[in-house]
Amino acid sequence: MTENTPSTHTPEPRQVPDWIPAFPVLAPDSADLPPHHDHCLGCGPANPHGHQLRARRDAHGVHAHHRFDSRHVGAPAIAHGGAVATVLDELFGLLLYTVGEPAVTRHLAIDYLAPILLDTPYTLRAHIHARDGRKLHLQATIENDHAHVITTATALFLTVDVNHFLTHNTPPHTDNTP
Ligand SMILES: CCCCCCCC(=O)SCCNC(=O)CCNC(=O)[C@H](O)C(C)(C)COP(=O)(O)OP(=O)(O)OC[C@H]1O[C@@H](n2cnc3c(N)ncnc32)[C@H](O)[C@@H]1OP(=O)(O)O
Repeated sequence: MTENTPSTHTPEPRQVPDWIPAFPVLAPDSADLPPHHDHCLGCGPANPHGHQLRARRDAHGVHAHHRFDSRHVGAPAIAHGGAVATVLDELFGLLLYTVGEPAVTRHLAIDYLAPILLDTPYTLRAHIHARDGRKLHLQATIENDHAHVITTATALFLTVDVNHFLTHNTPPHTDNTP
């Protein structure tokens, strides 16, 4: 078939990926939150390149304890700002378990107040600042072990229905070979 020959192939109807039904579950208080799916860059336990973030629901929103490691190095001994952004975006994504509706990042803003060091424990917290229809205004912090806030983040997430994932995505890529 040449490039200009119309395809006679009828695409299979899009199936709802297995991971979608798990997502809108409203997590109970104090619950450890499940990963979005096994290979999610932020929280998937089966992604060797990922952050494997684990978060728990609390009275204000969610929190997590996390260490960046040598995979996330930017300047020597310091976590790359993009890696920090990934983890904060993920924490917001896990905060959605307190909303019970899927949503996606439309805007993410981060203030890096001090370097985040590798192999050092940090506490991350996120909460919903306000909701206006589909617009979720979210806030997060990263604290060091002296409870000093060294990073702050705000995000706008917009709720979407399942068609967002069917329209824009095939099921999650699970081949982690470099
Ligand atoms: C399953 C979850 C996994 C979570 C993983 C972690 C989170 C992620 O990384 S998600 C992946 C990254 N994000 C994406 O891929 C999203 C890409 N963007 C999109 O698909 C679309 O822009 C989408 C769906 C977010 C919104 O599209 P659409 O519905 O057309 O929005 P749009 O009409 O432009 O805006 C909606 C409203 O938000 C407002 N708005 C948009 N941007 C902004 C902004 N930066 N500030 C303030 N308001 C804004 C608009 O003015 C509009 O307001 P109103 O309804 O009052 O008129």
